[in-house]
Amino acid sequence: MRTLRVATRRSALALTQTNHVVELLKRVARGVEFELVPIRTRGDEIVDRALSEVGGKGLFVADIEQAIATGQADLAVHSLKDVPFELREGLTIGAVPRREDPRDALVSRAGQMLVELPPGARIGTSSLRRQAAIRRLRPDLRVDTLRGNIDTRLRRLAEGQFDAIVLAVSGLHRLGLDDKITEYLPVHQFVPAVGQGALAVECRADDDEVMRYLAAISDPDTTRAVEAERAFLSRVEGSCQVPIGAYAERVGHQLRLTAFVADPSGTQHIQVEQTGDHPRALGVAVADEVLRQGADAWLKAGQGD
Ligand SMILES: NCc1[nH]cc(CCC(=O)O)c1CC(=O)O
Repeated sequence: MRTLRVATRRSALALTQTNHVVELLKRVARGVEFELVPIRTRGDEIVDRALSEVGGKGLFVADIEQAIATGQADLAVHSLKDVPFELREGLTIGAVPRREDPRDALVSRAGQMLVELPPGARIGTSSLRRQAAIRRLRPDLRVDTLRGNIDTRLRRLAEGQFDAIVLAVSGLHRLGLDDKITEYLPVHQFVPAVGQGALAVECRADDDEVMRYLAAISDPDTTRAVEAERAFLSRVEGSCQVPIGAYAERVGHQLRLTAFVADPSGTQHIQVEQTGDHPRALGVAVADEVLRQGADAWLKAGQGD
């Protein structure tokens, strides 16, 4: 009986996500043993600068991909929003399990909602998308850079460096930190990052056994939704320097895609919502509409959250 090796980053979030997927896999791969292979990635080393400045979120993924490609590991679990469009040659996303809550959360020190924060209050986030969403609703607030893992961010809030911070509901939920959340920010105001709340399980494309187990834990609705979101992102080719988000969900038998793009300074934005049957065609149609409305002037190459 085979033992499957699962590459994982060491952060608490990466470990809970990996363990969650291993539990799903144990139900469909009876008798198979799983062994974690902890890996330190370049993305984990950089905590003092915005990822958009240093080469993007792909830094979290590249070193993990190396481990799978060389056979040091057989699979790995990523936050889907960190996974670049182009995977390493020979690797594939074998599973997209059911998505967690895709929304952003406001965590404020004194329990105020976004509308209740006093003018000039300091908000921590390094995501250009979140900065633009804040600016759209509360241009009077001060937004400052905040990076690091979830614990680090919550600590810096508690220490008083910020009045509030914005992070993904899914990360907090996976760490059992839901009680920290002050406000669940609605998706039409904070359009989530492409793939936010979803996981991607990557493996070698020619590993038939692993591919079979992964197919069995994949969620069709989530897979279709992130296909539309990623098709949108790929078509607009948004750069790290441009605020961008897209969120799709099933509505009856169709898919509804909402996309958001702002200019690099986050002062102007375009938001488009369309419904369709085919995920990729929908993503492309929404991208073309966003570009037609003027986003093409803001965009050049990559992505950023
Ligand atoms: N930006 C980093 C990142 N990558 C994945 C998550 C967790 C959210 C998810 O599962 O999509 C986070 C933290 C955050 O955005 O607050």
